[in-house]
Amino acid sequence: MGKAKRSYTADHGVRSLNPSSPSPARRAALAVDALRHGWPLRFLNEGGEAITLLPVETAIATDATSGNMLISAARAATLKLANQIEAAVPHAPVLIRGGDPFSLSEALPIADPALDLRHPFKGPFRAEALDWADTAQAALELARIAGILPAFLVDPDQGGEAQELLAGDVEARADTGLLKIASRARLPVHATEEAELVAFRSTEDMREHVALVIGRNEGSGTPLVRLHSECLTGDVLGSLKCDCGPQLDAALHAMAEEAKKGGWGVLLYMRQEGRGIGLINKMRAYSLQDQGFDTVEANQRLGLPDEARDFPVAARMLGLLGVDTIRLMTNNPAKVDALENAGVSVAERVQHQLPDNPFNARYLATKRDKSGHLLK
Ligand SMILES: Nc1nc2c(ncn2[C@@H]2O[C@H](COP(=O)(O)OP(=O)(O)OP(=O)(O)O)[C@@H](O)[C@H]2O)c(=O)[nH]1
Ligand SMILES: [Zn+2]
Repeated sequence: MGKAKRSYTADHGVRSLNPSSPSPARRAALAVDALRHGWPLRFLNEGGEAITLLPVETAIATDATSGNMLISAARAATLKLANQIEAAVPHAPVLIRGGDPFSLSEALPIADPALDLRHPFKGPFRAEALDWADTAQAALELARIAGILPAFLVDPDQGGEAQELLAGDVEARADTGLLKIASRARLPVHATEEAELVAFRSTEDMREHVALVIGRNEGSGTPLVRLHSECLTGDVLGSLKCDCGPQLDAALHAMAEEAKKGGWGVLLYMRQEGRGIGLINKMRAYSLQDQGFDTVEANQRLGLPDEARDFPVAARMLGLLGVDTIRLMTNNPAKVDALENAGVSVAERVQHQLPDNPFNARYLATKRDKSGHLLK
């Protein structure tokens, strides 16, 4: 691998963050917003050096070009550019260079493995040493949070006005203490008339999570809890590719039964689509699954973690509802561990397995064989 030669234009020269710049949390929020809008990010590192990264998927500066692209190790591996050690962490960053500068239209098929069948011939490229790995890792994580492809043009020409931040700002997003109950109202549902919807809001996160509380918490014991992650395809459209819809329905009915017996239940509906990679990246994963990859491989091929959910937020929601001990409906021991690590006591794991169908059998088998789900 050759050493990257970075040239700094006047715009990318040595400088430090403006002292009147917003707080780290605010810079991180503005960065996510910038990625959604297709604006570049300008990372300032401790040495005061700047690196500008333009998101390949959303960029609005259509004339932008760059000699270098930042992609995931997994993507680099499929382009035969990363060695096995790098590809062992599929969402680690890799810097690549082509013969000519990349335009955005050339960069997109390099970024998106779901386009490989339509764009089979790419390259040649070579990987270069990356001496700003923390910055690169932060950029890929922000892309994941923004729900876009983890790929950037590096120090592009004509990339447009950039949003400034530091690599460490990403960690400032982890503060779940800002989540509050915003509103609550009675919500009779199919499963039971005895339900209340509680909506949560955080100034740190645009996603509005909700909890459906079934029955009454009047010292009526440890609640039955289901942590359900949003699945638009399964929950709303009745997709057969996963088990989310039937699991949601069965959980609500189990809680309704519990309430009839004097107990109660809480359904946490977390707006963390696709286990935290977002709807559009999940659709890309589905497209890769149609090419033969399983659910874990598909996420990894996209350069995204196969589990990117934020469980401390769920713990915080339970805390705001006054719940510290639960009986958790899940087949996923990692979910139990994640909630325990976030301070929730899981008194019991309640099996939550629904019948499979020809379309989701492989998905469920992969959960069992690769993700450690306790499925029969
Ligand atoms: N990335 C990705 N996400 C998926 C896929 N299929 C379903 N999902 C998402 O997975 C989430 C549902 O996971 P859960 O039902 O909470 O499942 P779990 O944690 O694996 O285990 P259980 O609690 O046992 O159901 C939802 O956010 C879905 O959108 C897929 O193939 N790829
Ligand atoms: Zn689903």
